[in-house]
Amino acid sequence: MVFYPGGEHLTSWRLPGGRPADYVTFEYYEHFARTAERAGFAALFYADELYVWDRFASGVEHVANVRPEPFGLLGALTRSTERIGLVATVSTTYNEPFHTARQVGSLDFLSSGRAGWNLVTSASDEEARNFGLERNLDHAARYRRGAEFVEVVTGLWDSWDDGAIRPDVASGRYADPAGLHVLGHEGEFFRVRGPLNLPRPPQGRPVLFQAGSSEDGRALAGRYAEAVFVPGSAPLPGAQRLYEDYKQRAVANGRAREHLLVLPALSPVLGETPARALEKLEEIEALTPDRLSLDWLSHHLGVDLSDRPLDERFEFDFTGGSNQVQTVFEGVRKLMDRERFTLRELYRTMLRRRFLPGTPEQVADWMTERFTHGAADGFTLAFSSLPAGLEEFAETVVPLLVARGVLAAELPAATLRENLGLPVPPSRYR
Ligand SMILES: Cc1cc2nc3c(=O)[nH]c(=O)nc-3n(C[C@H](O)[C@H](O)[C@H](O)COP(=O)(O)O)c2cc1C
Repeated sequence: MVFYPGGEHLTSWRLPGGRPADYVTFEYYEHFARTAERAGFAALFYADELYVWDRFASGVEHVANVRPEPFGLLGALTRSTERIGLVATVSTTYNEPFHTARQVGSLDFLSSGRAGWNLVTSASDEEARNFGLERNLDHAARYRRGAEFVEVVTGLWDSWDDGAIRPDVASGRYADPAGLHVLGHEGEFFRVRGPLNLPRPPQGRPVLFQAGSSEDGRALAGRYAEAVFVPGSAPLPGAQRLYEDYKQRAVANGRAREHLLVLPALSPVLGETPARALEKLEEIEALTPDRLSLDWLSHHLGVDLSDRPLDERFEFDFTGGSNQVQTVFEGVRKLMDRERFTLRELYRTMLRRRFLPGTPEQVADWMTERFTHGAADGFTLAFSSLPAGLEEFAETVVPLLVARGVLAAELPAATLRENLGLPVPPSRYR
């Protein structure tokens, strides 16, 4: 389950039952984590970015921009939960791998093997400006840095052989020097000697999640990721092709196809009838000012569109490409290749297509079909409203999935790796 504090829609925080004043209180998150664990979710993935969305005034005025940083929060949640995986978002562009190896490795110890990290490359210039740069690294460089980052982090986790640290009070021998490995990494972006001041984590390596469907993003996933978040809105044949593409990339990198899990994003909007579900989605949309939706599209296309007419046919020159989230940029391009849109129709379509309105049965059918027809190994649930969307899903859709035998009634008390069916990777020095 993915969560932005207020929910998946730009203005989900305005929905009835929302608690926008509580986004920095621990109890708010503890309630989600416990509800998700009871419902049998394998992991709670905490989304994060390193900036306030203030390129446009509407972003500051209308978007819930505040949240705690992941490691303090997930560390505290290790005490409130027992089985659910805890996945922290880490920007490989604006972190150092030594810090990340310690943070994620420590979370793995504190949670007894439930840690994961979501590798993001950070897509906004606003983030660059918080770290001494005027502009973000270009897309390809971000992904090269991401790949090198993974090599360094996993290398640092292998610093100590299992069993090398075995304190013997009588002899005064704390560790066996033969079991220590100094990484000595020198690459394009990092020089890291190592070793890490932490033993090898309980899972060997905490589970690596990743999102990003650009060519560079898929290449990185095929090489390193163990679970990948992919857009979920494509019709079944497209979703199957995407699924197979990731599996083939894993195989091309000498990995087993089952060791890269493909988890399409799903944002259900549930109603007792299909009409009621659609009405609920429209209620959410009605809470989003047009200006904010327009600024959202401007952000993703990298051009301020505020002086363009909203209700005339919209034309856009895509040849300049994007240094932002390419998945969204390409999504707009493909949509406009197929159909004509006004600007208003375009942002409405883009913002709507990530949501699946339906009855609990329809949503369970959709999930079951994808799961059993080679399009998903699981799902990344991003709820349109919180906490209500999660509670409603747990009460209505989860029992249907359990009854159909596609979801276990309870999460076994095990590591995140075991719950996801992933093997423990051997140390690179073995
Ligand atoms: C389900 C999902 C969750 C994501 N969560 C985050 C996040 O928490 N922080 C972030 O900076 N980017 C997040 N992203 C964005 C991706 O990490 C990535 O930067 C983006 O998809 C752009 O990659 P691309 O240019 O390869 O398409 C998320 C993407 C998806 C699909």
